[in-house]
Amino acid sequence: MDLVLRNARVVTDGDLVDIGVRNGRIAAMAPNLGAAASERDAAGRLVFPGFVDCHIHLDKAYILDRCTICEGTLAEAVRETARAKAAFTEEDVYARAARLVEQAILHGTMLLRTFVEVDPRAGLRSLAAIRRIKHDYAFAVDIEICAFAQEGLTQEPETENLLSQALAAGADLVGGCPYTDPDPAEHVRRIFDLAERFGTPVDFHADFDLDPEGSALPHIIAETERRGFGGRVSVGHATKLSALEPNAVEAMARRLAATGIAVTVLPATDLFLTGRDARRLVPRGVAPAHLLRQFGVTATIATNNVLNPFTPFGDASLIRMANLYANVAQLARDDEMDAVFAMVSADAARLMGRAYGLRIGGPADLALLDVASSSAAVRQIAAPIASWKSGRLVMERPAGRIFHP
Ligand SMILES: O=c1cc[nH]c(=O)[nH]1
Repeated sequence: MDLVLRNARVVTDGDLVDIGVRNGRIAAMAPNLGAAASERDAAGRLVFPGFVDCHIHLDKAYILDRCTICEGTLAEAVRETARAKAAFTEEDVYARAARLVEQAILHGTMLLRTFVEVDPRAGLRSLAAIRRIKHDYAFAVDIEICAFAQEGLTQEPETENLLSQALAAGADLVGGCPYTDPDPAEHVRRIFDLAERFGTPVDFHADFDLDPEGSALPHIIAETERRGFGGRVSVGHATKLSALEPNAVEAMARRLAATGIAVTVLPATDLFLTGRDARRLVPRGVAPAHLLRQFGVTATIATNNVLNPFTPFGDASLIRMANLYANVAQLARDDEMDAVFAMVSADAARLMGRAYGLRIGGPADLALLDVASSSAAVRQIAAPIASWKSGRLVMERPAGRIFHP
């Protein structure tokens, strides 16, 4: 064996096993494996295949110092970012994205989907930078690129042309944003047209407000059904779901599950940008992912934005996002924490159509958390302490130390 990770806990309350790695793949999972070239004692800690961030904007991270936040609204965030974006260069995007990808790696993320804005202000510059990032960081993280129409489409025909160039140049999927388009239904149709033409999945930013009326989801559901796209469609934010009566949430959850549409909640952004008109009893504006999951929806939690007008916080830590969600959703039981852990790992991989799990013959993508269970990880924001991609150590975080007198 090239590597043996000893005394790993791969299932909460399960027996400890040694994980043997050969040629980048898991070769054995059993107690008391023989000696290997490299060894590490997990000492009963949780080992899993790494976090999955299925919704993160690398291209516009770390631009707080270029923007002014007065309102803290979605409209202001789109406006301020559009202004800053016009001055983005490829090198600037590369440097900021690299900084954020390195944060994600340090937090145990091994697979991510990033939205890259493609429009007359950004041209294809951000895309070029993120394609280089995807290549340069493949040693540690698989990156999927979603060419994204943040500022609408029907009112700006050049965006459609740029999206199709981005898809021809190797973007992995296409993303729409019906609420910034004067014709949301037509926006949805055109994004699906591009996805059909290039044979890619679609991912929409949808329903970013707390008015229960006017949802884009019925359009997205109808197009998904008409084109047989089930299992290849996801929507992010969907904050309107947090404003629906429980029976309406259940009805929508059943429709989304039956159609094969996944939902990603972005707690940091959804909390920051919604409910701005409330002077007291401020609503949370976070869609109830755990309830959607109970009705069979693939429901996930992700980072979204870091240090920009959409989210002036952040560090790409998915376990911190999971904890934030569990806290805001008022969850308490171990099974609820386990579900939340799945939303930043196995369920997010399912949203991306990727296989996930530790199995003999599978890739040796392994992350070691400083706890013995996924529920404890969510409760305590457990720090990832090391990770291996294809059996190669890519990250290690030393434990903090206290020096007693
Ligand atoms: O439209 C949106 C909403 C949240 N975050 C984004 O990046 N874009």
